[in-house]
Amino acid sequence: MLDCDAVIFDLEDSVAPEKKAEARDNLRRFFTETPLRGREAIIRINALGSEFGQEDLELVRDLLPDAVALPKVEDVSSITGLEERLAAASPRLRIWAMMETARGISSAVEIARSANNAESRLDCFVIGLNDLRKDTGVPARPGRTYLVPWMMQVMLAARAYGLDVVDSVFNDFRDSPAFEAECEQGRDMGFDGKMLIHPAQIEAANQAFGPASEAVEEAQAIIAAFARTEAQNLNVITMDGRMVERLHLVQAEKLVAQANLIAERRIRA
Ligand SMILES: CC(C)(COP(=O)(O)OP(=O)(O)OC[C@H]1O[C@@H](n2cnc3c(N)ncnc32)[C@H](O)[C@@H]1OP(=O)(O)O)[C@@H](O)C(=O)NCCC(=O)NCCSC(=O)C[C@H](O)C(=O)O
Ligand SMILES: [Mg+2]
Repeated sequence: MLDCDAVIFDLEDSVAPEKKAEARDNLRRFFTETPLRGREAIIRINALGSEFGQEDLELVRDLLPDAVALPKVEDVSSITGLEERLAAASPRLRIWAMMETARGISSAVEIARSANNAESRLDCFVIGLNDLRKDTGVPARPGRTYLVPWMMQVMLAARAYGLDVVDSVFNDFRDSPAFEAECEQGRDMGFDGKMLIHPAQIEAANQAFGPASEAVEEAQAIIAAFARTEAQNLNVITMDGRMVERLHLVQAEKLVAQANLIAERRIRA
């Protein structure tokens, strides 16, 4: 099985209109026959207002993936509208919002804030640069110079309200050096991961976004240092000549938890 953390099953833009019904049938069969072994399953549906939205939603209600990805989210009402239609579904079913239009990105803070509501299913933002470039006319260029400010706007909104945030796909899947550079950039911008379109992209993405073994070792050392009796009532300690605060302990615990999750998934292959 592919070494990825999640699998997004697309019913939207990668499926031609005349193939939508067949795609739903394939998905129904896949969900009954194929265990994903620790990978999250996400179904990307068509817009609820489109001619395909209702049937996609029925499929989601039947298959109960980990999350439903809603494309081209532009305002809070599209999230709350989806939540209303999922009211009877298990609360474990989450929503991933694709942020990929000028209006959506302009409203990122408001949309993210809706996750504050205890009933909210919103969990994650995913950037969609293909649609954003189409919507704004900003061309694809190495470095994504003029797109970065909008991406950071989405990043900050996500972090302000505790959402995960995933970087956009990279289309030129044979250009490994450019893909690696974009993964590094996405990681340095604070993204949690990257949406991929081809198996050839998995390893480089894991390399960039997965916890490096040295970082995990350092995190474990921080956890061990704060666990010592003499550190129990300290907010700041010294480690190898460096100041380490309790906020670093929180980061270290998160990193180790992430590494454990990936290791468990790999054991299940
Ligand atoms: C990008 C592709 C069109 C390339 O197709 P192709 O050249 O035919 O791929 P390969 O023949 O090299 O495939 C090699 C093997 O890998 C498997 N494969 C290919 N893609 C995937 C995939 N996404 N997930 C799992 N496995 C995949 C093939 O079956 C081959 O396997 P095998 O036969 O065993 O060798 C094509 O890869 C593709 O269609 N990718 C998915 C595109 C997609 O997901 N689009 C939707 C997301 S894009 C998006 O969200 C944009 C966003 O909305 C935005 O606005 O930016
Ligand atoms: Mg898109």
